[in-house]
Amino acid sequence: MEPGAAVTGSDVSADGLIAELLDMGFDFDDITAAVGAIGPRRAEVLEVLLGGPGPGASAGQAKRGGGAPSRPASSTALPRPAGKGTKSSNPRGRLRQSSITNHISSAAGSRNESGREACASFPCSESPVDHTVPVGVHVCSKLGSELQFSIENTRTDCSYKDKVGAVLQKHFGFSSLKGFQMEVLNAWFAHKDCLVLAATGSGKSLCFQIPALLTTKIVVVISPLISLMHDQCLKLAKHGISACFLGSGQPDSRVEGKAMAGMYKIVYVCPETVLRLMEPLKKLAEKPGIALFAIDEVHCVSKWGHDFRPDYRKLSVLRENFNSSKLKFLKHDIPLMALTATATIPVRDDIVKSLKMLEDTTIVLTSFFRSNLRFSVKHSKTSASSYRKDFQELIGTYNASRKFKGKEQQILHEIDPDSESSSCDSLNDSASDDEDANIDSASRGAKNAGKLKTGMTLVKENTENELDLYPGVDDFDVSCGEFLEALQPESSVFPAQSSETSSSECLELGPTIVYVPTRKETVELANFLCKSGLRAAAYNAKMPKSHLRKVHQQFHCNELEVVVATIAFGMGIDKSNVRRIIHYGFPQSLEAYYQEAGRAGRDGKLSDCTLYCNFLRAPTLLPNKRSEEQTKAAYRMLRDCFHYSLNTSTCRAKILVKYFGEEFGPDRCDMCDVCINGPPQMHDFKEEAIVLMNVLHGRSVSIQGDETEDMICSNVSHYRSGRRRFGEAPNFIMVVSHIREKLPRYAATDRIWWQGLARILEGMGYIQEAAETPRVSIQHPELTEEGLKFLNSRSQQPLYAHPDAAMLLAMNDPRPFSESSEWGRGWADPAIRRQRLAGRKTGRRKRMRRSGQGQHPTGFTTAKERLAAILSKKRKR
Ligand SMILES: Nc1ncnc2c1ncn2[C@@H]1O[C@H](COP(=O)(O)OP(=O)(O)OP(=O)(O)O)[C@@H](O)[C@H]1O
Ligand SMILES: [Mg+2]
Repeated sequence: MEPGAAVTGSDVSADGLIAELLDMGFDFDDITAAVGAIGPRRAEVLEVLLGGPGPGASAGQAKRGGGAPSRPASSTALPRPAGKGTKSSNPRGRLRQSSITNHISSAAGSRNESGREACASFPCSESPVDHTVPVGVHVCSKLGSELQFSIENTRTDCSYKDKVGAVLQKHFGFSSLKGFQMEVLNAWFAHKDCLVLAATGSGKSLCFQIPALLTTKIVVVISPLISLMHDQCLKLAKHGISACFLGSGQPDSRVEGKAMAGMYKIVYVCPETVLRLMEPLKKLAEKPGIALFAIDEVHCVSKWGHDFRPDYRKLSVLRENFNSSKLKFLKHDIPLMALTATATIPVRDDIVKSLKMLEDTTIVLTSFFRSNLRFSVKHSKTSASSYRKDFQELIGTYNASRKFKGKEQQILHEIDPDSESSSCDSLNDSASDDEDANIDSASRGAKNAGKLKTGMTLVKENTENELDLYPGVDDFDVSCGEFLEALQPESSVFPAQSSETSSSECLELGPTIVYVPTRKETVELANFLCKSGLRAAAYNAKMPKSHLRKVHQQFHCNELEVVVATIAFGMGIDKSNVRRIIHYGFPQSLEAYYQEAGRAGRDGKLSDCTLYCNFLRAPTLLPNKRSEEQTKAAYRMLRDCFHYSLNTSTCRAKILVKYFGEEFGPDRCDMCDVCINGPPQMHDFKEEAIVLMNVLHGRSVSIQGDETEDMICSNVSHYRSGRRRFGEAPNFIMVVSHIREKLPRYAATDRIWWQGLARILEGMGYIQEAAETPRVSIQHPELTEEGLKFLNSRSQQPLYAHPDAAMLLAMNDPRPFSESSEWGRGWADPAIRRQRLAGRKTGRRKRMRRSGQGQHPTGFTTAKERLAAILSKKRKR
């Protein structure tokens, strides 16, 4: 059979058939025995190899009886087809379990040891169960913000339940489906489109994997990353389910033809490939049929989401083309199943609309609350100078565990002479060059990064203050998945926990992921941790693939204690025992934060999610390429993150789940830092609020509330309530300076504190941002109608509120920005500031005069003169 030819199911030559079946992973001896007994009839041979009846059965048994060669440890016995229960296990249909090295080498176009090109596909383990169940189930809810969900599960079809239970037990080893998984399956049985919103790690994949095992039809899964598809295919192979992925990462050109001929139960594709394969998919829909289209990580559809992929939007073609009015052979529209863990209400609406999902789409919404995640936020400069303080505890924990085990600390990454050099190798080099574990400046970090062995590209790109984008679909072969955990469990650096230490209060030892915003920081922090004795590695998109692969592999095998990564270390990480997720610096959105934090504790055990960030500096890092609309959305998302970090009074879990539109039942998690520490004492902010709002309104007041129009600052005198053109609104810095200047009692107050008050008033709806594109912190405040009403009411009521985290910092340390010098402290006083600024100007002029630099090289002294000269030159031209 020619490579690339589609498999049609007709008879083929014996050699071709043997080659094809070998590629599918069947044992050579079993194949030759079956082909010898039956002849080169593909369908029958396949049936025999898959455990069906026929002459091949005896052939296979005979062969085995004759002493089949022993199989590698990674081989997986084929499960028996349903309903064909025999006591002995299937003797013939052994799979060659794909090893990760096969897949990696195949990705690189290399050959495996047997000389055949490794095939990134995963053969089917059983004949599908033909099952068509009449269904009258209605698990429905309205779309959009009035989301409702009927938990009434009316299905009483025992055989259906039994079949699901049998498949679940047989392939996955689980005793029962989770409630939401059952709801999703019910919707699928009812031929309905379904939007599944369930927490990270809750088991969404099973919702589309089970249907593949209940029918003879194929499940097509659309996924955003090849590494994610790859990871899932490996897991399915492990569970004895045939799957493959298609697209640019697929090294074997024949797989696509086989997939379109229905040879794999589950076919993973990226959106681009779906668009290209519309015609073959229509044929597949006719025979053997498509059970459903699952669109995983469906938040990528929405522009309002945190990880927008334009090609996802084009997936509306699925609903437009695969319906019973377009394809006459269909009895029902092929159901769409869209799944995500992070979709706010606007994102959900956008998904349903963009994908043109049906009116009666079922929405299955589970709680986003993860009861085993302990959230906390800590103030930090998040620079190299604070590493020692912030990571002291983490370093102590890992080092203590090793001491306890009597192991010596070791340098971590052995250099593989054959592989591309990696940053970790170099990190170790740096570590041995310099025994001092302290890194206290960015320049030092850059210097260490400069020692990396990996050549200029890596050095330059990894030391830039650049953000990583979410990985593109071509991000192939870096993910290994949990599959590897099973391969090398003995290599774990984490001591086994005794049952006494695994109480809900005690955090077990397990791997940590530290997310940092920039590539440069991945290298710097990993370097620091390595030097402090931890098994740590850096991970960012610009590092060599071989290094990234190694990090994935070591992480999944529990050889690494800490991975310091950008967002590139992302979707598809389904590792059960991650105990800590640390964000060192602000994430780009709360959606991203929750998804990243959700990689902790997937085994249900207590895990920590800690955000270190600078309360005094609003986050500013935005992705490079963005439209105006995206800039606005990016600032809004950063602002939500900033407010989350500054919150001192509401349970963190509550804020997070509320962000996704969920009303949090218990009101508090009793685990996060806010629940544990309790809120700070409330303050009556009325006096300061009136001062601030009066200035915004264009008048100043004394503390008692008497208006003194003569105190009006000329800069803000024109300012009246109501929306106005950007530029007319006063700058917040100006407003605070004005207050400090005019009211001596506020002369030494900090702007950070006033910004906190502005956030409180904004939250109450009394002030708002006047600029078209609101930044993270309010910059051009203006009064709202509500604010004006409050101001005019001259109410005697106090205005109590909890100070936020930045205000508390400013109150506890009255000079958070001005360092410790007297000189710095003096800047808070407007009189001293004016004096100093005046001194600066005259000093500069004097110096220029003395050195004869009074004139610009062009001969003009002022910028205005220079500009006039340039304009006249242009005019002459
Ligand atoms: N019914 C079940 N009983 C027990 N464990 C389950 C069940 N369903 C799924 N799981 C397990 O839950 C884990 C997470 O599953 P999965 O990867 O599907 O999560 P997910 O919801 O897709 O997460 P993410 O949003 O991060 O992609 C897997 O290890 C899976 O084996
Ligand atoms: Mg998933």
